[in-house]
Amino acid sequence: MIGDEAAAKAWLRTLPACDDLAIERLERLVALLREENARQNLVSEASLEQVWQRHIADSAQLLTHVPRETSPWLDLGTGAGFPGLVVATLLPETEVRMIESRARRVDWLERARCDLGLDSAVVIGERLENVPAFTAKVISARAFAPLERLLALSARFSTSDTHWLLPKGRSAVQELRDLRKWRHMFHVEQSLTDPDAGIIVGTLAGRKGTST
Ligand SMILES: C[S@@+](CC[C@H](N)C(=O)[O-])C[C@H]1O[C@@H](n2cnc3c(N)ncnc32)[C@H](O)[C@@H]1O
Repeated sequence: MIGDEAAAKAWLRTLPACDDLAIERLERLVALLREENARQNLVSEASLEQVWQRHIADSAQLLTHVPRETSPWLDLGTGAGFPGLVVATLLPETEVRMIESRARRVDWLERARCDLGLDSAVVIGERLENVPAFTAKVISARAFAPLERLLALSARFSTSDTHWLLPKGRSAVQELRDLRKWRHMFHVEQSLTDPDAGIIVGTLAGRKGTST
């Protein structure tokens, strides 16, 4: 279990994708987030005390559940940048498409993306409901919506080859238990950053794509 800031940084170094440039960019992301959080409420002040554990490693752990091919990676409701900006930093060749509807957060995400030089990443400033469908290789969403609604809103971006990674905190097991459709396609993985949290992982096997 990643229990503190030092452990989070040490663990990040064990990821194949985490080279010196990635660490430099993550340090910069943390600095930018601290500055921006003074202007708008992106994350709680308390969580900033443990930003490497609570946000950076918490996002980066999703990479331990992805297939080899990750592009395009769709992150729903990226908000403060998690996990989208962390994924884009660690996988700079992957086209990470971050969907966010609130204008000030869209502006923050775009400024951070440019500052960090994440040229393959894209910020889509729209409500998810208004984004034309495309087929994503990976779909992630942290603290975006209850599972049933999340799947209803975003299944059109998925085929049977799409990997879903849904950090759900303490409600993971219960949300999956309550899911009526597709329940057997998913399972819960233990979070590495919180002993009480889970990540819902799976694919919608048998589902055909809607468009490219
Ligand atoms: C609770 S925040 C989580 C942000 C980030 N994923 C994180 O874990 O720090 C949820 C975000 O989803 C965005 N959001 C909610 N509904 C949305 C929708 N229908 N389309 C796009 N973004 C939406 C909100 O504006 C907000 O920034």
